[in-house]
Amino acid sequence: MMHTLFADSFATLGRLDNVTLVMVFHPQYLESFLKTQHYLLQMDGPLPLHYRHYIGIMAAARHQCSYLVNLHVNGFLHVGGDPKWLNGLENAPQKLQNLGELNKMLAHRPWLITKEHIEQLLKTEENSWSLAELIHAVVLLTQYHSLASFTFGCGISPEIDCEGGHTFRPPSVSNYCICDITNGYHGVDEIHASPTGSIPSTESVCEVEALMEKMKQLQECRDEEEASQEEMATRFEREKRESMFVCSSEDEESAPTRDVSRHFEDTSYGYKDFSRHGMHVPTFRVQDYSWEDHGYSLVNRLYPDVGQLLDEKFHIAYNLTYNTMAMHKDVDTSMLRRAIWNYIHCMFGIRYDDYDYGEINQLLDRSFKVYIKTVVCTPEKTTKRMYDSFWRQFEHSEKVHVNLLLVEARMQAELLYALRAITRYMT
Ligand SMILES: CC(C)C[C@H](N)C(=O)O
Repeated sequence: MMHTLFADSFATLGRLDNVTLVMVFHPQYLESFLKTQHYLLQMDGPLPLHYRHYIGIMAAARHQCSYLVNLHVNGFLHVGGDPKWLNGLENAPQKLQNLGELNKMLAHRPWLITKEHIEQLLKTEENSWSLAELIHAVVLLTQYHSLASFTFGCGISPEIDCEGGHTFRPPSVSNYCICDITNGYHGVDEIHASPTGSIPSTESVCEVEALMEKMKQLQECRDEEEASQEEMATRFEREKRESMFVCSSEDEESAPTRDVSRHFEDTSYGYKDFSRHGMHVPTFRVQDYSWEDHGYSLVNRLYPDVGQLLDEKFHIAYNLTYNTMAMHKDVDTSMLRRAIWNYIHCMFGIRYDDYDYGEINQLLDRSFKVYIKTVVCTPEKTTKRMYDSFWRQFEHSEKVHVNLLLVEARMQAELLYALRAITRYMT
């Protein structure tokens, strides 16, 4: 399986990129990921090819993800895109510029997207988007925001032909090779100790066993007491509020400004601003609008097959398990994986009525929450220290597995908000 995956990936991209090399820990997921990516970028679809890469660049630039920006700068030039557009969004056609606002909101505050935003894109006299084009764009934007999370979350380093990668750079792309050190994995900004880094190592030895014990306890008392509806709602609101204040000490430093974003976006608009001011995230109830019942069919109607592909990818990520916990075998980890998924949705204000959010606090400790929140909301701030601080006994592949959950939960959350706004516009 691995062999054909590598071969397919190589045939599509002309290379084996570092994302593929990391994802192959989980071949089943990788296959679905590559299929979706191929469909979105190469197959027949509403948007022209160079637009697709350009939208990928716009999305990745929101998180200053030079790794992905570079990849799609190459892709963009390869399909004949105009190099001038790469000097900044203001050099691209008005139609793409109009997408800038949605890009920002989706990346940082998707709950603010309303049907008026959708209307503005669809109803402008000139340069208007068709519904099908808009869906294509929204899927690309969310896919690349999430992939930026994966890139930083796993500490993926620049490709061999980019700065910070290895030796050579083809002259044709050197002007646009705006790759700098893509993330905090190079040791430079690792000097600042975070409070979570000070847990004595003796504690981490039984970390896994302690976690498994908690899972068992929760499983047992689940059957016993059932909390009231109000109590369940309160637990959700509490977790949502608390998630806003989860941040690492490293958060306080301002991130160095990087070339990539200068070209594309004002960096002032980020998740950070809202969390600082403790802005209220409204609650989005999954019974009212869910991927399965609403989002999926809307996407499929306007951009056939893509709903299907995304649905498959979500399912694989959500259900993937090897029944292991570090060195332990035959463990049912569904409770833990569900807590991770729901925690991410909780940060986006998305609530499942039947879920007891009290479980999250039992299962996810602080350093893990810091990591999750950083990777999902401000991926560019992820550091190796954060990566090392959580789940110390777990395998590297399990941390990549965690990233698959983060990536897909984030993508689905963004999609839910965008698609709900589109549905509201249409009805
Ligand atoms: C993310 C991890 C808790 C996944 C676990 N190793 C499993 O196979 O289910």
